[in-house]
Amino acid sequence: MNNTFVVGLTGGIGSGKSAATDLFKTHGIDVVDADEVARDVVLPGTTGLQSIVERFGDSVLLSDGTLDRAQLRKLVFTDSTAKNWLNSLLHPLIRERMQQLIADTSSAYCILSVPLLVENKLTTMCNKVVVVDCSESTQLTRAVERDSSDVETIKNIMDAQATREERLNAADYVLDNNSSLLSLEQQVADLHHQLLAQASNTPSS
Ligand SMILES: CC(C)(COP(=O)(O)OP(=O)(O)OC[C@H]1O[C@@H](n2cnc3c(N)ncnc32)[C@H](O)[C@@H]1O)[C@@H](O)C(=O)NCCC(=O)NCCS
Ligand SMILES: Nc1ncnc2c1ncn2[C@@H]1O[C@H](COP(=O)(O)OP(=O)(O)OP(=O)(O)O)[C@@H](O)[C@H]1O
Repeated sequence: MNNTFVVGLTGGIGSGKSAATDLFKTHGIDVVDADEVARDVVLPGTTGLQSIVERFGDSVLLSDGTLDRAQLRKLVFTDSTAKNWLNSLLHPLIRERMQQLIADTSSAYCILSVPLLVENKLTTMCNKVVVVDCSESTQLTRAVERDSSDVETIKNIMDAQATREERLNAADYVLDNNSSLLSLEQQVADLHHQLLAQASNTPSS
């Protein structure tokens, strides 16, 4: 039986999920990150990578045999059939691996960071849901800068995700990441204490 108190954390591309989870880690909290899991399930030798190569051909591989993620990003976010195919291949694999990793955590609660938490109804895996929120224009600016990506690609990814409103409707707590990283740090410290209290007040099942 798994008694871990799971705090789902989500937000759109570039909203600041990684910035927030890095801060939770400084409080000793274990983090299970769907983006990291998504990388693990397509490492060389996995059935995940094999299926992707069968579908898209060798052009999605780099010369060292690893997945060319930039190439696949371009492919799937300009073709919704390809994106849906990739999602149905990877999401069950990602979900299964996340469940194993949650069971291995040992902190007072764990953070489950998933960009598509609301879209894929993974809120059912969580005791509480935290949304990292900022304006869409800030998301766009930060994501373009971080990924050295073009505006069009990031807009396509944002269009493939839930709206800001849909995510906020699922939130028990909101981290406002419109301003400085210092402000985020203070909000995370405050929320951490609230979540510690919540986790210790929740009876084990
Ligand atoms: C298409 C891929 C190879 C591009 O890789 P890349 O390294 O460029 O991006 P990365 O994985 O770091 O994702 C960056 C961000 O894009 C967004 N994103 C990624 N996949 C998706 C998706 N299928 N739908 C909507 N948004 C997505 C998320 O906000 C994510 O944080 C990769 O994103 C992928 O394998 N996506 C499918 C798996 C998935 O849904 N991952 C999201 C976590 S469940
Ligand atoms: N409050 C902030 N002020 C300035 N820059 C920030 C702030 N929060 C995050 N950033 C920067 O914005 C970029 C996006 O943040 P981050 O990578 O944490 O987003 P994310 O939600 O994890 O994105 P993705 O969905 O793509 O994984 C990063 O370069 C990060 O350093």
